[in-house]
Amino acid sequence: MTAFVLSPQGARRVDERLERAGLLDLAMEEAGRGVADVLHAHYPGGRVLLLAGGGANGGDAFVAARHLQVLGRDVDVLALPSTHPLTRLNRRRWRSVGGETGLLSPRSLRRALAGAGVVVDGLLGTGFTPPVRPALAQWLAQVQRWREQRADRRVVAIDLPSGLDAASSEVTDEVVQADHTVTFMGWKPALLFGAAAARAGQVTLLPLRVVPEWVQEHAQATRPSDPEVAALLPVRRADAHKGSAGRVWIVGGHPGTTGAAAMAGVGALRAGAGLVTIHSLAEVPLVTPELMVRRHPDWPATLLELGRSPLPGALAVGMGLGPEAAAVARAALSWNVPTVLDADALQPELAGAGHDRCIWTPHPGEAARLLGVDTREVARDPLMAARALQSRLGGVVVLKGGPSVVAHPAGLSVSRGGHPGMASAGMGDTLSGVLAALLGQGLDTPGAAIAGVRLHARAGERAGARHGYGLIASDVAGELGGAWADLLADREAGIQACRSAGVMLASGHAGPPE
Ligand SMILES: NC(=O)C1=CN([C@@H]2O[C@H](COP(=O)(O)OP(=O)(O)OC[C@H]3O[C@@H](n4cnc5c(N)ncnc54)[C@H](O)[C@@H]3O)[C@@H](O)[C@H]2O)[C@@H](O)CC1
Repeated sequence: MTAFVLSPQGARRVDERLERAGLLDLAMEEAGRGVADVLHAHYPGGRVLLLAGGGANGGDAFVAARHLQVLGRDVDVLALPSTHPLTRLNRRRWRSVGGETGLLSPRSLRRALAGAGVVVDGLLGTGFTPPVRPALAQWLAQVQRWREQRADRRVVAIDLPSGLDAASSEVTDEVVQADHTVTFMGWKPALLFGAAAARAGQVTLLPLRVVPEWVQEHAQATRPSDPEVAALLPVRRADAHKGSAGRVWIVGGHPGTTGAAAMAGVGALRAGAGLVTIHSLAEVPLVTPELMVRRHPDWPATLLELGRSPLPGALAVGMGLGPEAAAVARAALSWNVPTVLDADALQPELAGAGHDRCIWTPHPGEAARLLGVDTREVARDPLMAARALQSRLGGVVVLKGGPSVVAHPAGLSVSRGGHPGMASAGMGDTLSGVLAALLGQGLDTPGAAIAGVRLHARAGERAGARHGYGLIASDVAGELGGAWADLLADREAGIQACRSAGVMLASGHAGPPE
């Protein structure tokens, strides 16, 4: 199923609606019980110490304590005073089943930690506003030291590790390092990006059965599952031929950087394009004989002329294109065919020159240049950066990263998967080829971006399993066919899931070009 990304503001809105409907108690019960079940399944041994803060995050901890006791676990609870009605109610319920609650203090914490095997961090959730107050910072540091002292000690965070700003990828020293985070309703942005995501450890998302449509309504982004992505991919008829599988041009390559164009070409071929031609300024290495190469020593003049010949189904522009990139990209955009813009073609002066069928593919550094901001600002909130870029550039934006964000006119989508070995040269060039290939096979712009990013990441996972951190872009290209087959195996399940949930990922596949 599609998972959703919920900003802290979105979570608050759902919270308010649940409260108005009298359903918050039910949601907290489900959340706390889910924490207990996940904890018990993953960490079956050791005494459990639950730390309950004053807000609803602490209320979840009291519910979890009750259910852990039912599961036969030895449980201690230390809590801060609370004025939150449901947290107080669940504290009373805990007491009514014989549970005791100590007041959280440096001394009580030291004593309880000495006997604990697992700590449940229910101190701060989405209601936290940075910075952490000094008293709390001191307790969080105590928990950190306890965890670091022995390898078998575990921290399970409720909703998100305490001290983490749910909206940001950045961390401060106070943020608890969790082994596992059980989050509710939707992914908080901090659980997806950068150093913040690394503090969460393994993440289990509990969607909660209480009114999922409110979560969808207030979501900041979607996170489609593999079957749903697979539903976007085209399926060929038995009589398919190279003309019906899409004709792609790769416009890139300058003396010294022709490899970039070659990798994009291979990416396009391996993502199913029927015919791929590289138009380059310099001689492109013959990486595979299936690629056609046309050299334009006097471009951009001959390239402009190219616009008068039969145009391809899609093109990718910019990979290793060099100083002429903006002029060439402008000419290519005037042809008005589905176009991927990458690398040297990602020039601020092209804002406003694009059209609806463009996919712009910046990495955070390029995104920062396009937006006129610091790279750190982009990295802190990739969702906001992708949204801002899409408003500025139009079409669809793929903000590359682990994970990548796709911003399209109807919303934001965050990709799944990938492999850390993909942090290597040429990976983006390969992706550009993949995206152009999918556009050439008739996918609409958002559909090509969402499916292409996942296909590329899946190929990266396959290549990573073989080559680890030593994987190179060509390995990923080599796994694209296998990745496609993996995704297609789930296609029917995805179509059914989209229909029954009424979820539109993107309008998807318009059918192969005739
Ligand atoms: N959104 C929903 O509908 C649901 C939310 N649930 C839980 O509710 C949580 C949010 O609850 P709340 O909004 O009550 O907020 P939290 O419980 O996350 O935090 C509020 C508490 O943190 C303290 N606090 C805030 N900033 C601080 C700082 N800088 N230093 C020290 N203390 C600080 C406040 O004084 C207050 O006691 C979620 O994270 C989740 O765990 C669950 O019960 C399931 C349903």
